[in-house]
Amino acid sequence: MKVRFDHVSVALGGREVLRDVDIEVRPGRFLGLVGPNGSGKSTLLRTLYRAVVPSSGRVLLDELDVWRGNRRAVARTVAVMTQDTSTEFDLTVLEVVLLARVPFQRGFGRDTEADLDLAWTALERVGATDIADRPIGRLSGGQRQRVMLARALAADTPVLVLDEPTNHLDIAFQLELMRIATSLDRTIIAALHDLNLAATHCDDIAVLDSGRLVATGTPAEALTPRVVQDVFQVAVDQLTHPRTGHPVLVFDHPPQSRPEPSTHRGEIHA
Ligand SMILES: Nc1ncnc2c1ncn2[C@@H]1O[C@H](COP(=O)(O)OP(=O)(O)OP(=O)(O)O)[C@@H](O)[C@H]1O
Repeated sequence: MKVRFDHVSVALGGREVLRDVDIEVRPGRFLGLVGPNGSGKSTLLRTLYRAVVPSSGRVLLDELDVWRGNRRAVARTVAVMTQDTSTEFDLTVLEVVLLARVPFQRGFGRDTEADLDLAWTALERVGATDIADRPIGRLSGGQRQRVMLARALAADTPVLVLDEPTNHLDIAFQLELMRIATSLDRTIIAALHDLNLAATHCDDIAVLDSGRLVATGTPAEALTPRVVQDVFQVAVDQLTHPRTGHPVLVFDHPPQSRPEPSTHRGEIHA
């Protein structure tokens, strides 16, 4: 399914936080949305899952206008992984994952065998079957993130939204999450802070800066040292990965604020 942000602007608290953002994500592609804190990544994602209404422009899922179609149709099309589990504090992990099936049930429908299959398959995929009976409020941050991924997978929708999905995750599961994401035959949009993780796993990148789209394209086209330097205000060197040959970005303080190198390198003082 194609996702289109068609000249989207958003005003919040009387301030324009997104201005004329125009992005098309082709079916089955994995788009990484990057940009500094406060640049508008989460807000753009929220326009897609009907949490923030654009002040102008449209958000389209193929031909379905997200803000003109009904809420249920959107919920059946877009699954979201966010950090927010505050409303489900007392539910067990399995119950939280099964919430993904609600938009597909009639009235106060019960979970079907198919719903349970999807939930268990998703828990298995993220390595969380052993915690299925635990209350979500008593998990570590990383365990909770796995459950939120499982919930998004159990929705089995053609479009997946991941808002900072690797927060709290150890490096092994960060890579595993990206491997799961790239193996799915779905259109995926993820807000990511780790530029190298985004560059090695995403098909396309969109760079936001102060609510404006400033670069798009393949990782090599969008994440040039020049763009990263301008947008994030850091010094950047581009190296070549010794094994894969992929470009790797290495960051440093901007030249004017770079600290003096330590003269005690390698020493540990007890
Ligand atoms: N409910 C709100 N009311 C007013 N302003 C808001 C609201 N939510 C977000 N903003 C502002 O909108 C801007 C974009 O915020 P957003 O959360 O989309 O950025 P982000 O790129 O996801 O940031 P981060 O990387 O820090 O998560 C910020 O300036 C933020 O302060």
